[in-house]
Order: sequence, then structure tokens, then C-alpha cells
Amino acid sequence: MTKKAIVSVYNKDGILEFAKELKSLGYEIISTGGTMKYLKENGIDVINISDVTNFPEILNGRVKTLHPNIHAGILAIKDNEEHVKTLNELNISSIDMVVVNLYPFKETIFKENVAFEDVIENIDIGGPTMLRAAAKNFKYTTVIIDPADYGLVLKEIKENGDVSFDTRFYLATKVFEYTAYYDSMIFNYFKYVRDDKSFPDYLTVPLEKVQQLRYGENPHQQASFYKITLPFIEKSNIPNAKQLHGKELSYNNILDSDSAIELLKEFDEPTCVAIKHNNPCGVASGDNIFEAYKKVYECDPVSIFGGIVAFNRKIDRQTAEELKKIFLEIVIAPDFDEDALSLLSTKKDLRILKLPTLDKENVYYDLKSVNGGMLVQEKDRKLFNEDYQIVTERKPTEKEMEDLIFAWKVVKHVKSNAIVIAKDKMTLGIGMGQTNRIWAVEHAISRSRFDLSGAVLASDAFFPFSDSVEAAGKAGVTAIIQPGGSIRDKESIDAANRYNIAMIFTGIRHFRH
Ligand SMILES: NC(=O)c1ncn([C@@H]2O[C@H](COP(=O)(O)O)[C@@H](O)[C@H]2O)c1NC=O
Repeated sequence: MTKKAIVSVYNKDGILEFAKELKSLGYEIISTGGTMKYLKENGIDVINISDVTNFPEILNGRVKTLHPNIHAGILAIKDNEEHVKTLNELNISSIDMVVVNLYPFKETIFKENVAFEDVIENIDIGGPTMLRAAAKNFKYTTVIIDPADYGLVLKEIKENGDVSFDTRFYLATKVFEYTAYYDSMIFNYFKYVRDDKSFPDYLTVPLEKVQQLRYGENPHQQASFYKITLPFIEKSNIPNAKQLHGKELSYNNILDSDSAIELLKEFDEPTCVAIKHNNPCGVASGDNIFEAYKKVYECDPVSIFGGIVAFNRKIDRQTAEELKKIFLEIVIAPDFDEDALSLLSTKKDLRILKLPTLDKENVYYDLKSVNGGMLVQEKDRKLFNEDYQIVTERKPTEKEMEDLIFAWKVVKHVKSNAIVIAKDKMTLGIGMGQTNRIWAVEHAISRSRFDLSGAVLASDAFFPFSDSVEAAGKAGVTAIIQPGGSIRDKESIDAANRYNIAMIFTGIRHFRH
């Protein structure tokens, strides 16, 4: 019996050549309106889908292939006598191949100012229905969703007379991969339009591969990088950064760049951030980014080696000249002066990334994987409560207050237990990832290269004992910012008063695990 293929494609790339070859291999082609017209105009004889359904395409194309004559033809188990008998009785032809790709939902939602009606019309219904039916019945039906697979299918038919089981299984898997992704975009888009910020019972996230990575966190681990393809989430992130120069990004580069960008977003004034192993090793604000970078370098000239450095202003030649002096993995900025870029580009291996924006609106859920699951939370985008309290006898001076806010912004991005000591909008000591708070304080003090007199200290969570305040006081710290909330707060406040330290309770903590 003549084999039959349904061809109904939005993306017509390669379809002419494919259809021509299919015909020459003895297939009959059944097509929908636009596809039929295109194939016929190009000299390929096809059967109108309406001649199979005995029904016109109606409702502006909303219903064209949704018919039992089509779906029974696709879904019948070809070696099941009952199924074959039913097809014969109802005069339904068996379908051997389904070639379908879908309305461009993603491209539509990414259009600027797109009308919701347009979005709705670009939800393909008939296409996924045929694809899913054919993919379910892959033992008997070949299904092609991706034009890249036309060649593979033709090759197998030419060489073996049919498509192999393995290939049909592979093609069916691709269908479910894509239709799940497609539906996930629709679900997230609807939720967004409804302004629904709840945590759904079933969470699907539309993720598209950006890059097959050379390896994961370590060279023996394979890895890939995916981006969320939703138009309403902020663009100031690593998947949207444009690489202007250098080797391809590694897994760890992507993680560190993400941390750098997220920290940078806390600041409006010219600021530079240096990240090493996912923690800041220097952060500073200044009148310009050259000054900010010089301060960052001074914070910790050892750790910055091989680090990631990010700026919230365009990079000029003077700053590029400084950056060029040391080995850095990545430089990130919203833009680069031409001469600065050519100077940095003389460093063969330096990766240079340009950020499209630094906006911080509409973040997607914060997702973190655990073995066998995913933790989902809101992103930590709050800095402190409006009603923060000054709990000591002495209030912070205006200068201390500026430095306290600076240190608080930084400590939010340091792995817990986290302590940041800062002065003149520059980190002087950072204690990160310690298993108790006093060690984080001691680390921040002992690793500092500076005299800490007049410096301020930020702690990401409350002090359980007064020992941290004592250590800070002895080191010369004059003001502290911390959440408060310990049952021993009074002991910390008393210690602060003894050292004439001004202390603020923010009422909000910033653990980062
Ligand atoms: N409504 C239907 O029965 C239906 N059947 C197939 N489609 C889609 O229509 C498109 C092709 O249409 P045309 O051949 O008219 O250009 C394909 O993307 C296909 O997935 C349909 N359209 C939307 O649901």
C-alpha cells in the first residue's frame, strides 16, 4: 500500500527538498492550507487535508487536522487486527509519517508590545495533537518535528526502505521534549498575565540550551548551560550577556559571573566587584570605575588573581590599562570604549562580557537543585526593613551610615556565615563560608591588609554571643550592622556600648547558602 505522510509546517525550511524526495520514494503527501499552497506552487503534488477529513478547515485555521480520520490514521496499531478492521470499516487511511512544526509561540511572546490575542492565536493545538499522537504510536509512525532530522529520515528510507525503530523512538522523544517545553512557556506566560506569583503544584520551567559546556564544575563532569526563555523576566543576567572576546565560558565562569552581576545590581554609583569561587574578594564604589577598581585591587591583590571583575559603568581606556596588568578570567561591564576593548582584547584568554542592562525587575523564581528535587523561593531582593533600629547609645555618623549600607549590600552576597568589614565604600576584610560567626569575624579581621580603625562591620545574621562585637571593637571597628533577633542581643548591645560602637538592627537577615 502507498505510504502516507502528513506535512503541516509553520517553519518551511527544507520542506520543499524533503517533500520532493519523499514523493520520489513513493509517499503520498497530505497537507494543510498554507503548507499545501507552498508545496503546490513549487510543483509538488499533495492531497488537501480537507479531502481526507471530508471537512473544510474552519475557524480561521483553529480546526483543520483535528479529525478522527487523521488521528485514527496516526494512532492505529498497525498489527492489531481490531484496529486494522476498524480503519477498513470506516474507510480511514493509515498514516505512516507526521511532519509538523509549531506556531511560533516563543517568537510571539518575545515581540515588543504583543497583544494577548496574538499570543493566544499562536498557541498551536492541531500541531501538538498530531505530534503527540504520532510520538505515542512511534512503533508504527515516524514523526518529525525538527527540520534538522529530514536528512536522517530520508537516508534511512533510501538505505533500508524504512525508518528504524531506534530512530523513530529518538524522533518521538524529541517531540515530547519540545511539546513539554512549548507548554511550559504557555503555562508561565498565562501565570504572568494573571499576575499569579504563587508557587504552583507542578512547576515547569522553559529552558533552552545555550551552550554545551566543555565540562562541569570539574573536568570529569559533563555539563550544559540553559536559559529561561520567558520575555517578562529581567535581562540583566549571564544568559543574556554578550561575549565580545575570549575563550568560551566554563561552568564555574558562569556561576561566578552570575554572583558578580547580582552583587553589582545593589549599587547605583560607579562600582566594581571582584569574585573568586562564588564569593566577593573585593568590592568598592568610587567617583568613577577606575577609582573603584583600584580600591578593589587593594582589598585583596592575592585573591583577585584569576578572578571575575564586573563594573556597572562603561570601561574606559585608563581602567582597561589597569585591568590588563593582572591575570583575570572575565571582565563584565555594560559597555566598553572602543580603545578599552581593543586593549583588553590583546589578552587572548580574557573573556569579555557585555551586559544588555542592569535592570532588576521581574526576576523569575530563585531555583536551587538538591538531589532529587528543586528548592524554589523568591529571590532575595529586599535590602532591609524600613523600620531598622539603632540599638546603641551612640548613633552612626553620616559617614558610618554610608559605609554600613555599603557593607550590608556586600554581605548579602557573601556565603554564610558572612562578615564584611568596610570603610570609605571599600571592603577591607571579608569573612565567608565559616561554620560559626566568630570565625567569620576573625577571618575578616585577620585577612585584612588594613588598619581597621574607623571601619564598619556587617553581619549577614545575628550574633549569638557578644564575642563578635568584642573582637570587632578590639580591631577598631566603630559601627556594626546586623539583623538582631538573638536571645542574647542585650549582651552584644552592651559590648557595643562598652566600645562606643554604633549598632543597627536591620530586622532582616541575608543568609546565603
Ligand atoms: N488547528 C489545526 O487543526 C491545526 N493543525 C495543524 N496546525 C498547525 O498549522 C501549521 C501549518 O499550517 P498551514 O499549513 O496552514 O501553514 C503547523 O504549524 C501546524 O502545527 C493547526 N493549527 C493550530 O492549531
